[in-house]
Amino acid sequence: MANLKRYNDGLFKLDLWIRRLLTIGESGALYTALCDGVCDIVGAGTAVFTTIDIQAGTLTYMAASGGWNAMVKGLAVPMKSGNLCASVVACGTPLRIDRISSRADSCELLQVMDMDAALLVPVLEEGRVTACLSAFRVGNPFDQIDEQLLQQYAHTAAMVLRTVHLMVDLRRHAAMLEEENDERTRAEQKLAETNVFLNSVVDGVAEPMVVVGLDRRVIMTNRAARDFFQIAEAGSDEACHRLIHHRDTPCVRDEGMRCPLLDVRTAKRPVIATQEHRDRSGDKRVVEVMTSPLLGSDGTAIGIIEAFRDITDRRQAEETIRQMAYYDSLTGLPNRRLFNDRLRQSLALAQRSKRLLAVLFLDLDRFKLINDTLGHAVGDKLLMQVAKRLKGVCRRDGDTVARQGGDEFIINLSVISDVKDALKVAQKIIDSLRTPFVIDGHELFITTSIGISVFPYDGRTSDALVKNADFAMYRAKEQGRNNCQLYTPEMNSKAFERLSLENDLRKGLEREELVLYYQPKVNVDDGQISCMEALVRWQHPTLGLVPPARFIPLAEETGLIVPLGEWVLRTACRQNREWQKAGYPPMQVAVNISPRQLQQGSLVEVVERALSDSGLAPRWLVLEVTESIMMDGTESTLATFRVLERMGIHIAIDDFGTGYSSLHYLKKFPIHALKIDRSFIRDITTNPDDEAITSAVITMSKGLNLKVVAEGVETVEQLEVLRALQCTHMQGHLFSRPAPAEQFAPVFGRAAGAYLGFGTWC
Ligand SMILES: Nc1nc2c(ncn2[C@@H]2O[C@H](COP(=O)(O)O[C@H]3[C@@H](O)[C@H](n4cnc5c(=O)[nH]c(N)nc54)O[C@@H]3COP(=O)(O)O)[C@@H](O)[C@H]2O)c(=O)[nH]1
Repeated sequence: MANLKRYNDGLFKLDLWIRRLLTIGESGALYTALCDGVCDIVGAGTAVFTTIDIQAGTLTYMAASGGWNAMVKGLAVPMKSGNLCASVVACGTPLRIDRISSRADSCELLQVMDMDAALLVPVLEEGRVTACLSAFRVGNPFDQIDEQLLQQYAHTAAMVLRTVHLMVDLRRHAAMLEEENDERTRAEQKLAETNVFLNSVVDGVAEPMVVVGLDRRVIMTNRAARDFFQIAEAGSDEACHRLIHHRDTPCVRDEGMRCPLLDVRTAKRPVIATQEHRDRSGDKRVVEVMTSPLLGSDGTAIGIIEAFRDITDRRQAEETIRQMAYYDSLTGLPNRRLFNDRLRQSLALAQRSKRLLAVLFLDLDRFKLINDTLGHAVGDKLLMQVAKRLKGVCRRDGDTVARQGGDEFIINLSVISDVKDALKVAQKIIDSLRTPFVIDGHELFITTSIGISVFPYDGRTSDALVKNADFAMYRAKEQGRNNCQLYTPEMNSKAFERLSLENDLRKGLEREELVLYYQPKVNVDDGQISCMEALVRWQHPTLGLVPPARFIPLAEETGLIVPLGEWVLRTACRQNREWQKAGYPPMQVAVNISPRQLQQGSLVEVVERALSDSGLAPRWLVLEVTESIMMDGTESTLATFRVLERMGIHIAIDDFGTGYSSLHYLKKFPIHALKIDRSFIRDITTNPDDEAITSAVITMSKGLNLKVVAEGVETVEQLEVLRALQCTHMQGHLFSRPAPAEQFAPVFGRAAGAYLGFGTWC
């Protein structure tokens, strides 16, 4: 009965301990409680829980009850044969020892514990011994009931341990999962932030950007791209040919719209292409696409990045510039530059293929009359219509109809079989102009004179062919206009050159090809520029800068000197006024007047107009005339001079000494200054006669109260001789060569009234 009661009590305690164990969630505390339970259930003095690692051959003391715990916990010992636990492991059954001291296999620990009896039961997991529960006490040995109770406890505790271990594992797992989850959430958050950042960067790019995968799907677009291509979402996953190019099939290489994907895959580097797209309003836009490979982390291409730039405006600007550079703005025809380019190409071709080529030079007859009477607007419209008719006649591929300028057209018939072909075309042109033009209600009749040169007979270069066609055109004019002439070598004579120069000068005046150079007259006493002489130059389109000696005599002969002289007067007065307005020290401007201008009878009005239009006071203008004007001059010349003098204008005699040098005229005419001709100055240092004449002129001028200017002073020695002769005003290369107006501005600014050195003016 007593045993039964002990057994029941033991079971009751066992139940309590198991419940308690179940509340402990941590292994260390669990093992200690497990040992404490052993002591309580079987009335042991101490208990030890040992785990067994069969493979490593070790025993580890996991816990002990009471004060022993601190000593044994964590102690690992080799599982020697004969060790008590080892015996339990070996047989898998409980081991009861009544007198520990009698056992040879009791370990040091048991000896230290100084216990008498021991009871060891295996703890089984899935039939294997994984641990050992040992109870020890002093005195009474353990009996069968103790063994049963401890076995029961070990069995139940094993389940508790498994459960607790599971729970611990689960908790650890859960904690790990939670940690992983947190980490993932953090990574996702970071990714999302990075994405937002990248998207805002990419969206901030003003130019459209599209990322396309190798399968042609659009992976990403920026805001500009969505806006430009009217795409709803950032990464729509739609094929790029649909989304970007609005077509059902992929773009292929041989079409105008090359596929950048293919290009980049082939080239394996960025590729630039030009495409055409339509914008929101349906307008065609020219777009430059820079496509770069998109590489994966392993460096292989996974797609492409396309950056689009709308270059429509740039293209338009380029086209406008091209148009302006190569086309005539009025008629839309190629201009001279483009014509020359094309002619050179045609010539190369004609040379290679040994064929003939013709250049037709056309000048409209009496076009100026229409312009002058009906106005430029009508003249312009007429030129446009003439251009249209010319194009209608010369329709062959390779032929070029160009506007040379003014009322001149030039045609390149790139391939002809016979000279007669060129004559036929010229005749067709003449015929095409027969029908009158109706412009702004006016019925206009116009004819043309055509000159023809043929390669290789009349020239082998474009310049020669154009020049000779031009000569032939003059012959056509001479022949009564409205006809065509083939070039002949005789045309290239002086007479023709003169004729063509005259025509060129006439056009040059209209086209504003004339320019004014200025040469200072210096007062060597105070170093000031007292006057700037205006000297005309002609910027000829092919001959370059033509000096006046080559065209002034011609201009005088033909009467062109009248409009030319007026232009010089007006320009020189305006320039002097501009210098004055700019604050430079005031000085006179001298203009050469030719006899023809005086004979014209309108010089006074022309001068008045030039002065009033420019705002220049008359005293700042000097008119230089040659002695011959006074010799040949009539009373009307004298009257003109008097009026000019009364207006306050100064008159100087140019090239003095080369004519009669008559004192009588000097007294009669209202003259202010004499310019000693440079032929006397040239040898003044070596030729006593020149020095004597110069000296006489200077003395005479002073007697007549005239200012005297020495021309053509080139050396310091000449200057010194002239200075010794009391000549104070000089002009010549020593001070400055004639130069454009703008070159003097810095000199005026610097000198500001004080002339310091020679030859440093420009
Ligand atoms: N009716 C008009 N005649 C004009 C006009 N412009 C110029 N001309 C006359 O043409 C002739 C040649 O002029 P240009 O070639 O300009 O020569 C001038 C000077 O360059 C030259 N000169 C000046 N200093 C020197 C020098 O030290 N040495 C040197 N060898 N030559 C020099 O002299 C010319 C100026 O001459 P001038 O008029 O006699 O002062 C010439 O006769 C011009 O008059 C125009 O608009 N209308």
